[in-house]
Amino acid sequence: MIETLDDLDVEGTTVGVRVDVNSPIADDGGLDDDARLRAHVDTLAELTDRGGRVAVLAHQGRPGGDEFVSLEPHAARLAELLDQPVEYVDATFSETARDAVRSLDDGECLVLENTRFYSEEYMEFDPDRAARTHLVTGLAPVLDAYVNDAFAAAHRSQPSLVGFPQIVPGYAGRVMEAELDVLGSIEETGSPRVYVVGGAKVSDSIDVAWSVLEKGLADHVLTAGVVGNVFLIADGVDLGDASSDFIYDQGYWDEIDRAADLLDAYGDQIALPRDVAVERDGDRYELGVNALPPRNEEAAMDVGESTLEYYGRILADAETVILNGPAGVFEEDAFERGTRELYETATDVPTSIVGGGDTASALRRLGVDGFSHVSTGGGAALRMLTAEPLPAVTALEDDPRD
Ligand SMILES: Nc1ncnc2c1ncn2[C@@H]1O[C@H](COP(=O)(O)OP(=O)(O)OP(=O)(O)O)[C@@H](O)[C@H]1O
Ligand SMILES: O=C(O)[C@H](O)COP(=O)(O)O
Repeated sequence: MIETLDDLDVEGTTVGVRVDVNSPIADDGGLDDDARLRAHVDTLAELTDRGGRVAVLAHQGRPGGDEFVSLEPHAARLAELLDQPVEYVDATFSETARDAVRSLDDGECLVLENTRFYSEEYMEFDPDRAARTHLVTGLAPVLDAYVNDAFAAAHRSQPSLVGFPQIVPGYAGRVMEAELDVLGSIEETGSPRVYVVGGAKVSDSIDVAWSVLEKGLADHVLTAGVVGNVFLIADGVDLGDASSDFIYDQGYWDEIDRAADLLDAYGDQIALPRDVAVERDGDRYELGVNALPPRNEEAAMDVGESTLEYYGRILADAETVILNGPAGVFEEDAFERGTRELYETATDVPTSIVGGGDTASALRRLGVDGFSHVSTGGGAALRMLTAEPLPAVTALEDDPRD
């Protein structure tokens, strides 16, 4: 049983709050999107309003990547969103960090430095071992409680996510609570239940499709995006050189065999695109699957109108739809239609759940809204949607003090 903020006596308590504010970073080093910060405002404001002393912990980017930057801009934006000063501390678990945390007054909030600036934080440990890392042993002595609100990172068993609850009383924050509430009860949503797998993370999508079909969670799986293209090739369709080369270059060639195996096992429940859109003479041009392959240089960039009608008919009978990944290259005007229309149709299904941070920001850009739930998580949401446990959630459940 996970304890929540309802179970925490907050006033005067020093709380380490793990959030996921991992955000796109603009060329000038600032934040390009603050959606993930906004998501955590309720949790942080509740803790400060109730007199907590709040030390925020978070990661940003991956070591070596362009977005592996300091949390200074995040602290500045949080100050605006919370409408109170939020100090940025250039340390995470050293004496400097401990001093800053000790000096907090009731209702004050600070942001510690990017947890992944420390090498152990980018490793996966079991909770017991994670509790013995420098980050956790360094910071835990100044914390009275640990709140995990970082649902979007809950599929990682990294120290700041699984180590603290071993030695400091652990609680779920409001984002974590809401996500677990919706995504943890997928089996209880109405059927027919339809999963839409699009986008470009082909192996992850095939894993999800296998899992939900095997467990009987999905009545139908609709494929789109690069995932749909891989399934078309697996079904014997000649998509032409451009799409085939793209799939090969992305390292997804082996996935074609896995897609074929999945079609052998569950072909009746898997829907494939009936047409694709390519670029011809500078415009969008749709080709039925029977008219393929396209010309040499033409790649399948979106699903076409007959696919949208076909998928629309399946969605019209659905009680629940779970979607991840765009239907096409939505970044280009000519190829945003599939994503816009498919996701718009999905908002009419009684329960509509979108998993995936990037997908969610694409939808915001396209102006599509009205879903029952838009998850803050990408990989974490996908893992939950297959009814698999998340290490950071398990760490909160298995409180060693019980
Ligand atoms: N037919 C296609 N050909 C090439 N790229 C495609 C096609 N369809 C979609 N894409 C690309 O897929 C990318 C997004 O795929 P991805 O699987 O990463 O989705 P996502 O929304 O980022 O997922 P998540 O939020 O789970 O990280 C987009 O940049 C889009 O241009
Ligand atoms: O953006 C995400 O999916 C989470 O913040 C986790 O980030 P990671 O994939 O780098 O662990």
